[in-house]
Order: sequence, then C-alpha cells, then structure tokens
Amino acid sequence: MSEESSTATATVPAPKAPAASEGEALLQVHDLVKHFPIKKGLLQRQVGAVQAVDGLTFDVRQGETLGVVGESGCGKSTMGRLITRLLEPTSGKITFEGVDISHLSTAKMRPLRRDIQMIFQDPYSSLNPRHTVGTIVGAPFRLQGIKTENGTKAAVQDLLELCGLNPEHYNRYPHEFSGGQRQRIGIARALALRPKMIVADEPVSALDVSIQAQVVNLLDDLQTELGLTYVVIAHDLSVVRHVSDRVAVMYLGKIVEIADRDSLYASPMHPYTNALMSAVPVPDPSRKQEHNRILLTGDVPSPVNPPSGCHFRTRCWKATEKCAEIEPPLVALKTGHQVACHYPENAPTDVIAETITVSKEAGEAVAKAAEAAVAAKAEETAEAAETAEVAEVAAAEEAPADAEPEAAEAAAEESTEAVESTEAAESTEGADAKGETKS
Ligand SMILES: Nc1ncnc2c1ncn2[C@@H]1O[C@H](COP(=O)(O)OP(=O)(O)OP(=O)(O)O)[C@@H](O)[C@H]1O
Repeated sequence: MSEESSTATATVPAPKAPAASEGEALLQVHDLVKHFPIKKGLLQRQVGAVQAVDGLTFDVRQGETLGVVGESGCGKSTMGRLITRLLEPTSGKITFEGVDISHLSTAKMRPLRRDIQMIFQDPYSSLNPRHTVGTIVGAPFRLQGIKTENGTKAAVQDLLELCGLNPEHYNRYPHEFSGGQRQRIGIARALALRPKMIVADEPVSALDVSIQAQVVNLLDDLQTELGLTYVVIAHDLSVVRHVSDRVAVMYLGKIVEIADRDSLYASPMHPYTNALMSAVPVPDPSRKQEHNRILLTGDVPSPVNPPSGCHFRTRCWKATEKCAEIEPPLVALKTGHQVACHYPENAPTDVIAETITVSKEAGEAVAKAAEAAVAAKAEETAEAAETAEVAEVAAAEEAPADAEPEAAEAAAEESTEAVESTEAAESTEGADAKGETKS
C-alpha cells in the first residue's frame, strides 16, 4: 500500500479491538433451520415448507475464511442470509462474539450490522443506479449516524482507494464502471464501518475469469490488512480452494462434510464431495488417465420433500437400506474433519469401526427422536386442523379476516421477515435483487 493511502485510511473509523483471539470462534451456529412456508388457498393456509436450511452446526473462527460449496439450491445463500440476520431463522441458535443474535429485533440488530456485512453476487443489481458512488459507499456512515474525522467524503475516498478505485470517481454513477469495478464498490461499502465478519455470497461468479482473480486477491489483501473474518459462498471449487482455510460442503440444506482445506481436497470423505471434486477439470493431460470422473445422475431432490435418512442417498452409488432409514450424523473422523456418511471414503480405518458404532447409536437415537416427533406432530396437526376448521366456520359466518388466527399469524411472520430484510438491505444500501425477490 502506498504511503498516501495509508495516511488516508487513518480518517476511516479505526478497527475495533477483536473480542475473540486468533482461532477462537467468532460465530457459532447450532442446529440452524430455515423453512419457508408454502401457503395455498384463499385463507393462505400452510400446506408445506421449503426446507432450505435444515439443521446446520458449525463455527467460524476469528480471522479465518470458511468456504461454503454445494450445488445450486442446496441452501448456501439462505445460510448466508441467516447468519447476517437478513432472514429470521425458523429455529436454532446463532451466536456472534458470545451474544445470541438468533432472534434479535431490528433495533437491537442495528449496532451489530456494523460488525457483520454482506457482499452480494451481482454487482449490477446490488448498487442503486440512481446514486453516485459517493452516496452508495457513504450510506453506512449516514445510516449509522457516524461522523468521521475529515468528513464522509474523505472517508469514502479512502475506502475507494483501499479497494483499488480512483477516489476522483466519487461523483460517478455505477453504470460508468465495469463489473469488476462495481464489485469493488460493493466491497468498499461493506468495509465502510470496519466490520469484523464479511459474508460474501458468490462474490466473483458474475465476473469475467480475468477479473475474478483480481477481486479474489483484493479480498485476500483486505483480510490480511484489516484482520477480517470471511464466509465465502461459492460453487466454484477452485475459487473456494484458493480463498478458504476451511471448507463446508452443503447438500440439500445440510452440511455433509466440513474440514480444513488441505484435508478436504487431499482426501474427501463424503461421496458427494468426491463427486464435486471429480467434476473439476484437470489441466494436465498426463494426469487425466488417473482422474476418475464421477457423474452424478439426476438433479438435487426438492427441498419441499427431501429423501428420508441421508438426503444424498438417491444419487449415491454407495447407498444401502440403512441410508434410507437412518440419517448419518456429522461426526469427526479425523482431527478437524467431520463427515456425515455411513460409508465414508478415505477415512482412517481405525476410526471407521468406532464411527460405525457411534453412528449406529446416534442413528438409533435420531430414529427414536424422529418417531416421537412424528407422533407429536400428528397430534398437533389433528389439533390444529380442528382449530382451523372452527376458525374457518367462524370466518365464513362472521368476520372472515379476524377469524383466521393461523393466516394472521403467518402474515405477521412474513411481514416481520420483509421488514427485517428491507432494514438489512438499507444498512448496506444495497438493492440486492435476489434478496428482494426471494424474501
Ligand atoms: N424466500 C424464499 N421463499 C421460498 N423458498 C425459498 C426462498 N429463498 C430460497 N428458497 C428456496 O430455498 C432453497 C435454497 O435456496 P438458496 O438460494 O439458499 O440455495 P443456493 O444453494 O444458494 O442456490 P444458488 O446458488 O442457486 O443461489 C431453494 O429451493 C430455493 O428455491
């Protein structure tokens, strides 16, 4: 970094002292679930749910980059929006620096928005075309009511410089920039309040390959310079390999494998991870012979009605009856290497026998719990159906809007989500089109 820019960055608020030391968990996620309700009919009764995220448990350590990979629709973006609290979780716990943020209200989340920021995939739709770069990057200061030493303009120009943009372009509009430059503007905006953690959802997939490397390198440099913690969501395994310290592989709302990058790439244990890895092209023709390509058949099943047991079993060449009956728990087969599979590959042989016993016991416990849950659910559904019927009759006879408690509740839930999501989008001033359409 030039002398000029290092002097300049001094006007931006100084980074807050990290509360967690190196290697300690900054973010802890426990059994996180997000089910989007599917509603039908005049009364908008819930007839099912998209199980986008279905029980995620993981940590993000101070200063590391956790890469999250998986096919389209497996719940990566939903996970990202949950941990930045752009979405309200259905259940589970999210702890940031020891504080439970799972169900914090919009007002209580506001100060925390300074610490957790998001970079969106599409630099074309995440920047307001009617605002100048100065307004876009300066928005977080305005929204949080922060006064900077030499004024917002100087702070914004420092941020532009930090992200490799010309500070003179302060008054330009997004359409005057290329895709890579726009993503840099998005990064500058995310950095404005010196966050501790940044969730980057497919930060380079909308960019040309030549530009991708520049943006990845910029993220790398900023991490070193500012001590940032990243969660990088991507479907490109080479990008994830380059940026990550640890990698989590997701399939249909669940983490199927999580490990240190080198361990995961050298000896992937879950058949799904193996299949993903084998799909990466090998540039060296002499190594092509030994490269066994695993072709996955079919599509990812619908998250509305996922397969029983192991979600991957319908596409897995190793699946047996056991996989349909018992959901494999995520267990550590090596230090720092967890996998959820009854028949893991590349696992140390001494731990396999042990794991099989553990997973059998855990599986039995899960099966028992599932049976109990099904019985409880059946009872609950019967009760709910009865209540709904009574409400429907009352609705038909008297005041229709007031007499449908379920629908009213669901609407309230949805509007809370919409408010949350709008507020969050505001905090970054990012009109993220995907979020707007989905939420
Ligand atoms: N607001 C929503 N309402 C209903 N379903 C949703 C909503 N948001 C996401 N989904 C569904 O949840 C599932 C997971 O979506 P998500 O976008 O998290 O997956 P992804 O792995 O990020 O995929 P992609 O890489 O294509 O964005 C999908 O089936 C999607 O259709």
